[in-house]
Amino acid sequence: IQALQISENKIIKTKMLSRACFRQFSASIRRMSSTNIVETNIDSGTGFATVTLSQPPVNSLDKNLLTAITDRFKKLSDDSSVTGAILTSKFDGKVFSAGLNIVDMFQKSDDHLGEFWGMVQEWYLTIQGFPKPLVSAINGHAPTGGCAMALMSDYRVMVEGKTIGLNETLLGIVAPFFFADLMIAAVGRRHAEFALNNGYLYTSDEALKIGLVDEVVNLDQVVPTALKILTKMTKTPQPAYQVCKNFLRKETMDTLRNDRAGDIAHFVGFVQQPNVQKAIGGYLQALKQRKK
Ligand SMILES: CCCC/C=C/CC(=O)SCCNC(=O)CCNC(=O)[C@H](O)C(C)(C)COP(=O)(O)OP(=O)(O)OC[C@H]1O[C@@H](n2cnc3c(N)ncnc32)[C@H](O)[C@@H]1OP(=O)(O)O
Repeated sequence: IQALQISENKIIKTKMLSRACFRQFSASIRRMSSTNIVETNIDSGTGFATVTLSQPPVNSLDKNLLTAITDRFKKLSDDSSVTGAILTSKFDGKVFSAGLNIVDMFQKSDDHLGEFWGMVQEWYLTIQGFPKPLVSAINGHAPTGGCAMALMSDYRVMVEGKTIGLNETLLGIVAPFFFADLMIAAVGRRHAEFALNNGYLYTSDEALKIGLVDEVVNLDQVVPTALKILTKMTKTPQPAYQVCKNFLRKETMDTLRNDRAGDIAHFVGFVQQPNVQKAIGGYLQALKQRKK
């Protein structure tokens, strides 16, 4: 009887232990209720959130993805258990983000364009205003809006052999002032003028040389390197980090905040010009043809 009692106690203890272990394990990585186009995992040990853009095929920023990213970053800002974040893409080795969805700018009504641009503004204001350290793990190409999104983070780790840049002029469109200011802040006015006027798309190594990205590494090192730097960055005490980041970024954000309607009107007026529509249509066609 005694032996039976001992083994029964052992079984109960083992069950309790394994339940505790399971609780501990599942608590260390928390999956936020994510949309499937923006997956988010939070490590409860470090408080680091990994936000993975997962909209096939190339994370082009349409209304759905813009809204999902914006909502996610607003939640992460408000979540006091989150200390910092990494932004990356599910399509590693291929594309970080193909930038704004071109289809949303082609043959659309003024209302559609206005709503789309309002979402672009909100996405920019939210990520650029994210109060905690944010590191981009750029694991694929990052043209146009993809580059802008990476520039909104506080540190950029990029995979070797891909491209990045604000190359809008090559499409016959012009990056908004708040994208241009992101580039100026990272690489200085001279490089930014050259990059934007000529729609220059930098290789990873070229981007490193001008300071557009901070590190270039092998694909399998992109996220670990980003995590390493995030660990260092989160050592800066809060609210010092957020106060400093905010005052350095405030001017351009305020310019936009103070005239969002004017900025939307400017975008709609520009994009609806027949020659701009023709250029966007031609570019879309060329993108499709590339495959053939
Ligand atoms: C005042 C006006 C301000 C406007 C500001 C605009 C800022 C922007 O962000 S404009 C966005 C411009 N984006 C680009 O120029 C990027 C275009 N895409 C690419 O260069 C490539 O797709 C890539 C290098 C990112 C990836 O190449 P990959 O070979 O892997 O994929 P693809 O076969 O080219 O593309 C797959 C699929 O996706 C479609 N697509 C690609 N990019 C976009 C996009 N930005 N918007 C909408 N759709 C896009 C592409 O056409 C293919 O579609 P199909 O499979 O249907 O052929």
